[in-house]
Amino acid sequence: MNIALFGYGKMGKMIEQIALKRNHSIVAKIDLDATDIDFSKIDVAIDFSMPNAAFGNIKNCLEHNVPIISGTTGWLEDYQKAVDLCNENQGAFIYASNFSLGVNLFFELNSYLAKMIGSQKQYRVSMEEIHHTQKLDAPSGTAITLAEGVINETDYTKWKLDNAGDSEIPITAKRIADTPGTHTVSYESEVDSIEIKHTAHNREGFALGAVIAAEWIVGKTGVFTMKDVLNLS
Ligand SMILES: NC(=O)C1=CN([C@@H]2O[C@H](COP(=O)(O)OP(=O)(O)OC[C@H]3O[C@@H](n4cnc5c(N)ncnc54)[C@H](OP(=O)(O)O)[C@@H]3O)[C@@H](O)[C@H]2O)C=CC1
Ligand SMILES: O=C(O)C1=N[C@H](C(=O)O)C[C@H](O)C1
Repeated sequence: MNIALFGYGKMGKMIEQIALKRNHSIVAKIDLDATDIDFSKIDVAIDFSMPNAAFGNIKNCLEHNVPIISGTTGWLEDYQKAVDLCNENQGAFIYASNFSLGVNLFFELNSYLAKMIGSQKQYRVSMEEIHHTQKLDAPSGTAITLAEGVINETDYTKWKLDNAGDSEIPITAKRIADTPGTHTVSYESEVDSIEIKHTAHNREGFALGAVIAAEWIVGKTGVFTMKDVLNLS
């Protein structure tokens, strides 16, 4: 497969290594708002760029009939526009806040736990995410997906960074050098605590998931999620 990388930073470089090992070719590495891209050579694009660049990259690919996988976080105010563009152009698009298999299993576990605890009002939920110091957005996209998972199963209505009201899920974002991504969901009652935690040891899981999603989407039409790719529930 001929892959174009939108964003050639920490993730773009890791995706390149994994894609080459899986016998794909990298036909473009795009780090800025490029205007001279030859879309005719690209089978699929993978965007791990920046919050202010992701939507433009997705739009550009969809308008040139190139399927696009985006892992960039912090741009979701434009997500619905991307969905509409994909449908108008009969294109193919996946956004995931986290492409690793482990985190996608963790999302399922989080929803299951929230569903069980939903009726047990003695527990208060909170979340913590820890990432490296270069991260631009907070809370992480993964923490937002986890919070949405809890909101879907309980009476919580919103998430909030730090201090939250009664119906809000408090998320603490910490930045510590060289931390690829750690997420903890905690439930506290007067008598006990329940915690689930996912720790990424490096970026390989994210990158492999993105390449698997790219392999999966070629030839398909529509807006998909990692649940579709991994055949989860
Ligand atoms: N969904 C997931 O599984 C994961 C998501 N992420 C997310 O992916 C994104 C990238 O992460 P990471 O690789 O660590 O970040 P980096 O900062 O290392 O890389 C981002 C790259 O994007 C480039 N860039 C800037 N503007 C544009 C543009 N208009 N078009 C294309 N590229 C551009 C930057 O170039 P320059 O430096 O020259 O500005 C840089 O090389 C983040 O939003 C992060 O949260 C990260 C890991 C996993
Ligand atoms: O910026 C990162 O590094 C990561 N970003 C994603 C997020 O915001 O959830 C995924 C992963 O945790 C690494």
